[in-house]
Amino acid sequence: MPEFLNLKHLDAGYGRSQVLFGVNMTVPPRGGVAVLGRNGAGKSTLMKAIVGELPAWRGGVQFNGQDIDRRRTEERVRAGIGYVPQEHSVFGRLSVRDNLAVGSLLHRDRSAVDRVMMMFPKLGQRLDQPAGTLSGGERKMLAIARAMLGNPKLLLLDEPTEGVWIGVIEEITERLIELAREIAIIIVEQHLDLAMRVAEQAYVVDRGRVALSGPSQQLRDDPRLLTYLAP
Ligand SMILES: Nc1ncnc2c1ncn2[C@@H]1O[C@H](COP(=O)(O)OP(=O)(O)OP(=O)(O)O)[C@@H](O)[C@H]1O
Repeated sequence: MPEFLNLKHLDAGYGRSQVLFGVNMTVPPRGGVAVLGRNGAGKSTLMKAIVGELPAWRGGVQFNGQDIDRRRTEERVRAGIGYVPQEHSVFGRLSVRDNLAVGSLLHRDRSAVDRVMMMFPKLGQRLDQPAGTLSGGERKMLAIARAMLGNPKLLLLDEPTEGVWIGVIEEITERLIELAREIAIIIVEQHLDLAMRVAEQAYVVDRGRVALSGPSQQLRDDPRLLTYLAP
């Protein structure tokens, strides 16, 4: 499959502290790509660099045939990149309905609201509930639903099952597997099995560098994998 997102020798960090070192990554137009690595390895930083919350210090970000590394986050979102951050991904005081309305106003696509309701019917039963009172799993569903309202062609998910009850993890995983048949997904995930179900390709990040990459099934059997994931 052709390259859809292409990171070339990407360096990024905070202030003077460099976190990502020469990251190369390619993502096809459909399917899942997992980003694995221990705490603090740089996975969230990588997501922020792709969506433009953090400027690249050096290197390039190409998306859908265009150089986007100098573009602002809003422009990258408009170009088709959806982002579900690890934290603070919904407005706690606003109802589920209003959280979704913010998304649909931004993107002016009402049919997309119906589509995300079909994706997560549980949200439809809680439209008037403040998002801050949802369970961890429901909040994650809402965050994914909001990102989907922009009709992204590439969805970045930073630990979509963190703190979520096992039964709901399964529901979210099923939806992500379905989604990955249509669009590209990059998933940062601590649950290895889940990541491997959603993603055919995986990248293992260690101290800001890509330490291993390849087909998920192959990486799963690689004895080096556990050394990079061990705390
Ligand atoms: N806003 C920030 N300012 C300064 N340093 C930061 C900031 N955010 C993250 N870092 C540092 O960057 C490094 C990588 O953090 P990052 O959040 O990307 O790791 P991660 O792999 O996503 O970890 P986790 O699995 O714990 O979420 C860490 O050393 C972290 O302390």
